[in-house]
Amino acid sequence: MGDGLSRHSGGSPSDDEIGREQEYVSMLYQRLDDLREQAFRRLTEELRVTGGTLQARSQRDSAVRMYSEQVEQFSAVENGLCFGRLDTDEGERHYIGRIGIFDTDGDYEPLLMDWRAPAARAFYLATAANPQGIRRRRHLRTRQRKVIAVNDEVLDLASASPTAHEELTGEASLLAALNAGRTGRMRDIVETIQAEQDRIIRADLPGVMVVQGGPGTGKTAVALHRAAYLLYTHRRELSSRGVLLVGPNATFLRYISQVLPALAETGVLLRTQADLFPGVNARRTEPATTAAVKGRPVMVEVLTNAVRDRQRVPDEPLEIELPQREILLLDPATVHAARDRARRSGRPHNLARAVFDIEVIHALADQVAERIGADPLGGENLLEEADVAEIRRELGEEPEVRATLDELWPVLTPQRLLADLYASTDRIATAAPMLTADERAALHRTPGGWTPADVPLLDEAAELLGEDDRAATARRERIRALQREYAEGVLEIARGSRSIDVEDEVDGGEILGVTDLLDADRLLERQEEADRLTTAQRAAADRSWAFGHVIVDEAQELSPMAWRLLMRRCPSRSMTIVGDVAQTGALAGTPSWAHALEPYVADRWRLTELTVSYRTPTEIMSVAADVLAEIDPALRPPRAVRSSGFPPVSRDVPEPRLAAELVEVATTEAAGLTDGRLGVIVPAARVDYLGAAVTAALPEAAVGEQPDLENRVVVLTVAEAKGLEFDSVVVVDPDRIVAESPRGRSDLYVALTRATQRLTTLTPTPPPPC
Ligand SMILES: Nc1ncnc2c1ncn2[C@@H]1O[C@H](COP(=O)(O)OP(=O)(O)OP(=O)(O)O)[C@@H](O)[C@H]1O
Repeated sequence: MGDGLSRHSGGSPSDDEIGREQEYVSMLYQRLDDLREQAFRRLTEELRVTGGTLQARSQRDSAVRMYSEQVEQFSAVENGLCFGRLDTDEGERHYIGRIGIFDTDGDYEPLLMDWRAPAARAFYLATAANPQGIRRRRHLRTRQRKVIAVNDEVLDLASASPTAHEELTGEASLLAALNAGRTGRMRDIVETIQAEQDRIIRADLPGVMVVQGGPGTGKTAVALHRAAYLLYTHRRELSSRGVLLVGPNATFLRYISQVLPALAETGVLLRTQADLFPGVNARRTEPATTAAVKGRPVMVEVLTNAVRDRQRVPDEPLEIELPQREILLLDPATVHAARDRARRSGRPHNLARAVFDIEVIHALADQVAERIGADPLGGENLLEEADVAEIRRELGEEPEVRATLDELWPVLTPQRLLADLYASTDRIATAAPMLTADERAALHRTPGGWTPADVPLLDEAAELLGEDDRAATARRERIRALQREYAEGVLEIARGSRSIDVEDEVDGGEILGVTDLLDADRLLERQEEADRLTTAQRAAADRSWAFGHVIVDEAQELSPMAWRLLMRRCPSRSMTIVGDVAQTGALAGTPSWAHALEPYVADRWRLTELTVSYRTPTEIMSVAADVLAEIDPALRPPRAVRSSGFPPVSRDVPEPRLAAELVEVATTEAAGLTDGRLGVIVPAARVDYLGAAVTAALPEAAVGEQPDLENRVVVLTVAEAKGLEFDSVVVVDPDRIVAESPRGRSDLYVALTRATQRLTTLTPTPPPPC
């Protein structure tokens, strides 16, 4: 605080001034159209050409990828292309926008500077106390292609007039963004990034950085802009290794899904924990207590035991009948020795099977050799070493022998191992003697789908088992499916190009679109020949992919087992970890960052903090602060940046009237929204009942798994509301929310801090029995 920043609105710049800016902005849009058209043209030309050498095809494939990405990017930055201008002390002007545009006709001067370029940084950091050579910062507000307002800040200490929010940059534009109605989709903040956020966004790539901040401090926004910044600044490195962003649930990923494309970045892989094991779609649900058991580090030992349990030694000798009715005997001591040998090899289970096979087959071949090569005169065995080797080879191909080996040391997929473990109380008892009877009972279940907490266990199992041929085949199939999706995407972009008539120029009048000449299968074939995939495609299909950078949002929710998985995905330990330990809801979640990170990086991680809440107004923050103090009196809430002017309302309602009262409140709140959204947050146990009441009265309300946030009214649980926000929020039955989980107070804190404007709390009296 206290930079003494002067905020001249510059008076309000005249209409002439807006007119001059309009001219410039229109020129930029014209350039954008030219660039897009050029990329369309090149894309369609590349797609039409067939044949040629392998190298030519491969080059063409790269070109197709490049031009289709360009077309997408130029379309994505349409809104708010240019949003700022810096006037320097030397009298230069720099326009700042979503991408860089250069004067290719002239001397390649930048017409628009990418917000991530070093020279654009002053737009976010310059203050009157430290103007960084900037005389004036101008915010341009546009609607579609029209300039609708201009806000100036003159960075001049002499005329400084301290305000309540001296630390804010571009206050007018910031407050306009914060007070705008929500749409159910997160917007980017590129026009109004604040200084404390900018420092995190542009922090160095290497190392583990934790971003701790209370609700609404912009952690998610910062994480996404950091991804865009890192891809811009370290393009070469990160475009080959990829960036992974992990969020808490599918609804949240949809909520944030438009931010990176609007920043012209499409290469970041967005995933929930449930999607991090390729080929598994973990949508099954289970009690929070079961997920908590599965998240504990002791599960490594449980899985190790479960694998060892599948490496069997029979109690009695086994008979193996060969085709000529010859019977071989495999005694327990031989199997025991083979198992020891295989275990000592240090290889994962599936790869150690080869060692086991060799040992057993050697012993069986010795038996055969003993019989057929015995010297009737009692001398040495008559068979040569080559004969014995041939016997081993034949035995190795005998179905009966293979069946016995499969039984004693089966090749397993992670799914098989885990499904068999969960399905059998005996297997659980053997693998998990260190768990309590209740914990073991929690693991027991019938097969049929996977839960998010299973995903880190599948990944751990995959490490213990090693990859066999089946896993590699499954990966190839996943890659093919993704390639096909990509091929269709490219053709979709090309279809859009039909309005630009490049086709008839090439064909002398015959109007044939690219998509008439090439279908997704043929494009896919071409791609496969060249074996080219986007980084994100390859990474999505490959469990063992090592990302160049990993960003985790709502990271406080991750269990120790989930951290193990993520650390495997990021051996370079270049990570941005974003969260708030006061909001931890998962029982196996993170009580402290040191606790989560020390096993992997000791104390080599850095903590940064965000201290200002942009979402939650002062009125609501003071209600939430009371709950925060109950969680831990040492915790401080973030400072709210603005007041909404709406004091929160708290009502006691007789339990039998709760649903009716909720409907009334929701109807009134929804009617009061012009273009915003209403969130109704309810205890998990009452979501069906209360959700049905609200949807009966307000049919546009969304409720249920993955509700559509673009609906005007959404009814959801706290777990589903994580990371989201609404203009108005109704929190129903806060006591029950607290009672539903040992982390219930944190859940209530999350619920209370989802509103940008208005908060109503409905408390049933007497409370319903839990
Ligand atoms: N500099 C900014 N300019 C404009 N809006 C901002 C800025 N910083 C944050 N916001 C807005 O504030 C709201 C809260 O941001 P965000 O969701 O990133 O916070 P968070 O810290 O992740 O919250 P939570 O912990 O509750 O999930 C969003 O609407 C975001 O767009």
